[in-house]
Amino acid sequence: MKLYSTNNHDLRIDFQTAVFNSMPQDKGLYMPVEIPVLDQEFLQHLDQYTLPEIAYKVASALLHDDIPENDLKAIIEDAINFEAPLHQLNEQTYVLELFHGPSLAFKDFGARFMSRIMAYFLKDGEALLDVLVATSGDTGGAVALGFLGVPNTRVTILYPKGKVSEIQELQLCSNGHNIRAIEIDGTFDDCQHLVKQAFADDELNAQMRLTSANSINIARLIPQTFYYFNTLAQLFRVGKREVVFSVPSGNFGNIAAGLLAYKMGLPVKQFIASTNVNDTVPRFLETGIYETRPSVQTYANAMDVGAPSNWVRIMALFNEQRENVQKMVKSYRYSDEQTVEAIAAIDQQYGYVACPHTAIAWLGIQEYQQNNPSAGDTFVFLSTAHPCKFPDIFDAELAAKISIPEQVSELKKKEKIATAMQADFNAFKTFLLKTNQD
Ligand SMILES: Cc1ncc(COP(=O)(O)O)c(C=O)c1O
Ligand SMILES: N[C@@H](CCOP(=O)(O)O)C(=O)O
Repeated sequence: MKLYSTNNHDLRIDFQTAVFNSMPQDKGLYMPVEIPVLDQEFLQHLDQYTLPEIAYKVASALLHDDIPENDLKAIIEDAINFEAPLHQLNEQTYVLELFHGPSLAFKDFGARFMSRIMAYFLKDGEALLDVLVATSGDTGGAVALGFLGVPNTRVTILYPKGKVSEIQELQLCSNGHNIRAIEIDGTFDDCQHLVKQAFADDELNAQMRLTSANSINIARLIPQTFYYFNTLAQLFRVGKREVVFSVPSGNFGNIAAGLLAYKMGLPVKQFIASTNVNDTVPRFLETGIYETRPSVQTYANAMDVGAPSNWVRIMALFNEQRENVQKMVKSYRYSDEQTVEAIAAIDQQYGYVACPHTAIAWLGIQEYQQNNPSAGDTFVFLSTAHPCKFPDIFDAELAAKISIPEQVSELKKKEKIATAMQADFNAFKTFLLKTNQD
């Protein structure tokens, strides 16, 4: 696969280079020069394939020139070794549970695939790979588990102090070995900005081999297409075909993957980008003015993003035309109050406990249905994290209904280890250089 930069359409680099560079020097994002459309026979008969089979078919359409067939199959089988089940709530509505991986969030798809791709490309004797990650809650935990013990790698996770849940924090801060965490006195956007500054810094790049495990890295996006195709496979088996997805969105990596899948032939009717009050994208789609704002803290903390990284990719997929995006993507925003009401409503109507991010995706479906009544549609909202990761959001009655997975009980016995830091690039750079010499 050849990739260009969203800031330089003439650039051509290969997949391995894009994975290790993560971001072009011109500060755009890498995108495939050609997006392959999967064959109709496969797309019409998705129901005949398992998740790993679908994942291989999709990945190989993109990466057949970069990774031999058997190696790619092995990477996928090792990385995607958990389910992405659909849970039916009523005749037309399903929740897609993406939290059955080790970190209990959808990030496991991207992080596990990416860590294995990097390990595959790393050669013996190469310089240590320094993986930088900014997290608003879930990416960090998934990346930590994805890279834990991977030889020749060191992961540095930046997270905003006091703005992630206790379980998310322990997932980031209790790993040791090749994983370390920095607690930034600031917001997620500060963390993301520090990481992007590091990639643009000549001195750091001269002394360290830096890469990103955030969704700016194209290797994070590809595996997130798999579950969209797999959802269609599950729905085809029960005779459903007109599908609307609602995606709880923050950095817009998840929905960017869905839209990449759409360009590859995913038979889907509509996407909904559901956000919290960090509403840069819904405002843009309404007004045409793209204005980032400092992120605001909400109950759906992993979506507290004021400057969504992947929006440029979505614009690139639709030839930079807002009108084209608007046809395929509706976008709505919700307050904390609406989120809490939605969690209660989902429980009352269906006996299902949703995390705040998931509840926002459900709200997007309700609004879309009101605006676009249509009898034949099937609605799928993505559940991006296990509700147990956000215990402070639920009242005692709801909390009692959440089953706590084994790994969470184990996590609570562990100790938090993190370096405290101001949101200051010089402090971050000094830390990286100093610890590089230790
Ligand atoms: C639980 C959860 N839901 C939704 C999101 C938003 O996803 P994206 O940043 O890909 O839009 C995140 C963070 O990425 C998350 O952790
Ligand atoms: N919501 C994310 C923020 C980082 O997003 P990424 O998908 O761009 O890595 C999180 O949970 O950390």
